[in-house]
Amino acid sequence: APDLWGPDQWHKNYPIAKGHHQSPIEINNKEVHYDRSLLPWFASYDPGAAKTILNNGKTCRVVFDDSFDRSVLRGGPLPGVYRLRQLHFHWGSSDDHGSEHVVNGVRYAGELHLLHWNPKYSNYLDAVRRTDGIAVLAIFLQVRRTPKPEMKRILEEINAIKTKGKEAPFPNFDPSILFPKSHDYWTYHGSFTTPPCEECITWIVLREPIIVSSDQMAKLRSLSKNAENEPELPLVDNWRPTQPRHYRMVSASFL
Ligand SMILES: COc1ccc(C[C@H]2SC(=S)NC2=O)c(OC)c1
Ligand SMILES: [Zn+2]
Repeated sequence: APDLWGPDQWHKNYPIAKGHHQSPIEINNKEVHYDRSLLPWFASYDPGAAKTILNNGKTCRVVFDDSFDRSVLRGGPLPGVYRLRQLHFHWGSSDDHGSEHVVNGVRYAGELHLLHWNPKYSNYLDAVRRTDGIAVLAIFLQVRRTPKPEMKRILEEINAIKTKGKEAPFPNFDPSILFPKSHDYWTYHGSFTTPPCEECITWIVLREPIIVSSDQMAKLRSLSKNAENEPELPLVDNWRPTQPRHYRMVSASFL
């Protein structure tokens, strides 16, 4: 049956969905340009900024206090500091797919997005209307038998936010504990991967995935997109297919 609200229909309400700077994209080694002028990126996150974890029917999201430069991302391709506002995940209906970006044809089981906004703009909603308004640090989730213990904290909360609209306190959490060893990254200019698909994002996609277990991915898939008193609809496959790269350069911070 035609999905009336699927990614191919978004352009009807959000014409920019057919723009030339859309995300996600395929990242292929042959088309990537090594840029030795790219700086390392740094995250300085305050664990006290973490507030709540929420199921919004589309993903599992952790929100942070972004009322001042409390948890920031800087360096890399960024002109200044960007404030951490929230993190969320994308995943599939099985371990062989679920990421939004695809690297040399490889789909990962999932993708973590840490979303930051440029405080040179008065607020987040102003920033989403600017090409340099948002920075997203994207980290792939790869399934192996030896999962990273740091993912446990988030996944333990899943039982408390099973259905759409459920929210639970999520204090004292520093997302940088999830980061892989290597800070190598690709960067390009793109968009939100869901409506309104604004082309406001400087993407920083890490080359090294974080390791999760199949059970941990199953935990994410145990979330429901329906509200508590509605028929159960599993929250899976909340990823957008890759979009045309057009004339965009994807730069690499590594050779
Ligand atoms: C206009 O405000 C928006 C729009 C869409 C999303 C979610 C998208 S954007 C992304 S990157 N990955 C996603 O799933 C927002 O998330 C903060 C905020
Ligand atoms: Zn996302």
